[in-house]
Amino acid sequence: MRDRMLSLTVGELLVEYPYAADFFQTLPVRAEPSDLLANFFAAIEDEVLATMGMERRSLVDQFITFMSQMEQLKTQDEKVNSITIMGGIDKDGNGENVLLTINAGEIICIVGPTGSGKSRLLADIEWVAQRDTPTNRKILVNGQVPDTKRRFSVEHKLVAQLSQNMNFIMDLSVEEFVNMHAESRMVENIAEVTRNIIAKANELAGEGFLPHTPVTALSGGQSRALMIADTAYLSKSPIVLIDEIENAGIDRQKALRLLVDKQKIVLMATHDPILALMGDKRLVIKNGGISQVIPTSEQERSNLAILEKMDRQLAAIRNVLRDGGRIDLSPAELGLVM
Ligand SMILES: Nc1ncnc2c1ncn2[C@@H]1O[C@H](COP(=O)(O)OP(=O)(O)OP(=O)(O)O)[C@@H](O)[C@H]1O
Repeated sequence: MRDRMLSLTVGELLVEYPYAADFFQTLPVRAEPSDLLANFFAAIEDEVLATMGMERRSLVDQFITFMSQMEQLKTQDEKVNSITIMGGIDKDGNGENVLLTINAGEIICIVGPTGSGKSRLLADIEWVAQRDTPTNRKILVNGQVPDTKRRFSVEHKLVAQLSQNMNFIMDLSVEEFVNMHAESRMVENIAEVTRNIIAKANELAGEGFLPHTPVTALSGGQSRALMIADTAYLSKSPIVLIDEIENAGIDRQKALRLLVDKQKIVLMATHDPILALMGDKRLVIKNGGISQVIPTSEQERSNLAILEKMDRQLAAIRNVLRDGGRIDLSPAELGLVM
């Protein structure tokens, strides 16, 4: 951003970013529209800088910070209320006949056999496909094609991907890691946000961890929980794509609720029946195309409660076996639902 800004003229800058005028108004020197920004800053006399109590370098830094904060505010204003998937073609070229709008705060699950195209659909959304991927799908944001700046901006990503695992390469404590992340997101109340994220991650993770636990010492479930809490609180991306939350001992229902509470659009590809039924709707993918859009029914939701009970029983048995125990009891004695 810095190099690009400094290579513009003041006139070009003001056309593209009209709010930059506010910055120039605070300076005791006049900027001419034809001045190249780099030259304008270089030409400010030392005495003028002295009266401002500032070094040249930090004046330029202040300018860049001002611009990036304004850009960030601007993008936040353009809230994403919905995305729309306009159908393309399946692997045989047959039309999908789908027009689906997903609103903020909704969870959509993506189900289908291995290799059917679930990850491809997530990738189309991440790319905000415009009939330029193998599926020929088109994705709209708030009912419109997003402008190129929004589509390809790295700083203001529309989409956060929760990938399968989080590989920590630095040996920081959990608190240092979250703090660093909060700082880079320019949040104001860093200490409070950090405390919240760690508390939430602890709620989601089966076994707790402390702020001073090194991130490299977290278990799979704990690091997953930390990543979800971090995405919920710190990611400005309004759309969260999840390629399977593995059953690594985290409270998946709470995790999804946390993301949805933050008014994010959540799309999750999964092979897990419990996760598949947690969504408001599920998309069934067959041969590369969306073949059905099924809203989760009341009956399915009440069946979900039973599936969750079964899941807890299975988890209990898993723990018994893990601890070297035996389960040679009758199903009734084990308290199993039959
Ligand atoms: N409509 C389509 N047209 C052409 N190729 C497609 C289409 N949909 C998916 N594919 C391709 O099919 C392959 C398998 O798709 P993908 O990896 O998305 O499957 P998946 O359902 O996520 O599988 P898994 O459950 O194993 O993760 C990929 O190479 C993908 O690009």
